[in-house]
Amino acid sequence: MHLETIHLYKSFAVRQGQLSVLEDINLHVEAGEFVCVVGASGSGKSTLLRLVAGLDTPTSGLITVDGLRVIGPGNDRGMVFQRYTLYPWMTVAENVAFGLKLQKLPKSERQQRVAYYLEVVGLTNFARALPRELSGGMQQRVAIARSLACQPKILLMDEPFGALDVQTKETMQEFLLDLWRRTGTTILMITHDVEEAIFLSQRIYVLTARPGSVQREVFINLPAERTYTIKRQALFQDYRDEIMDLLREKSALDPVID
Ligand SMILES: Nc1ncnc2c1ncn2[C@@H]1O[C@H](COP(=O)(O)OP(=O)(O)OP(=O)(O)O)[C@@H](O)[C@H]1O
Repeated sequence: MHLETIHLYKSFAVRQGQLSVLEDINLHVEAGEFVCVVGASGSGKSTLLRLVAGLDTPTSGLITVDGLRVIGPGNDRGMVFQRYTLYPWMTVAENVAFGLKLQKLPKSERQQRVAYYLEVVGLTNFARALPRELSGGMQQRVAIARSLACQPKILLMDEPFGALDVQTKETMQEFLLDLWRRTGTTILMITHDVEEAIFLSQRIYVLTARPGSVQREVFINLPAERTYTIKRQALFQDYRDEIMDLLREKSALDPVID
């Protein structure tokens, strides 16, 4: 698996003309990596992920997965959004099976995969529950299982824990890190939460304020086995200060005018 964006630009037509949102984004994600993109609000993070997902098209530039140009959504890329996107009238198991049905997988294989991925996210006992019977964190675990069940080459996550309370968020971060280690899934995640990015990833792309461009690539040299206590370590704090300073510096220089 090799994902790459090459000289990626995106602008939107607005009343006043063209709004440039992303400028010359060059990034890559390799098999098994956990990479985060952080940036201030409005720096174009969601736009970037939507382009990679194929939900929108770049103004110019190129996105490739294993050398093939992205021209739309595909099973090679799974997406997890901030808001719960489960179908409320379907059980947990039916939600996880949804994409597999679309792929026309035989029933026996569907059942096997649903059972396996519910186990992976620790929700086997909730297979028959409806989404409204689950907490926010559990619903996000179902959404993750639903994406993983399609066995994408890469999981794209758009602020997946942004709507959760602080405690649930911490639990989910530990859960996701553990899942990543156990399954070897490749993950590209966007977040505005700098600590979350450092805690989870191996590499971070820091965007400038709008129009977003890559300001710096930060390699996170923390042990792969991380628990929450790592946040108290000096190295963690150094990364946090470095990235926070970058974000502050740029937003002071380039105020976002709406
Ligand atoms: N379809 C669209 N038409 C016009 N402008 C858009 C469109 N989509 C996004 N934008 C603008 O692009 C800019 C970047 O939006 P985007 O949602 O990608 O930022 P973000 O970094 O994800 O922000 P946040 O962290 O607040 O979610 C914003 O100014 C937004 O108003």
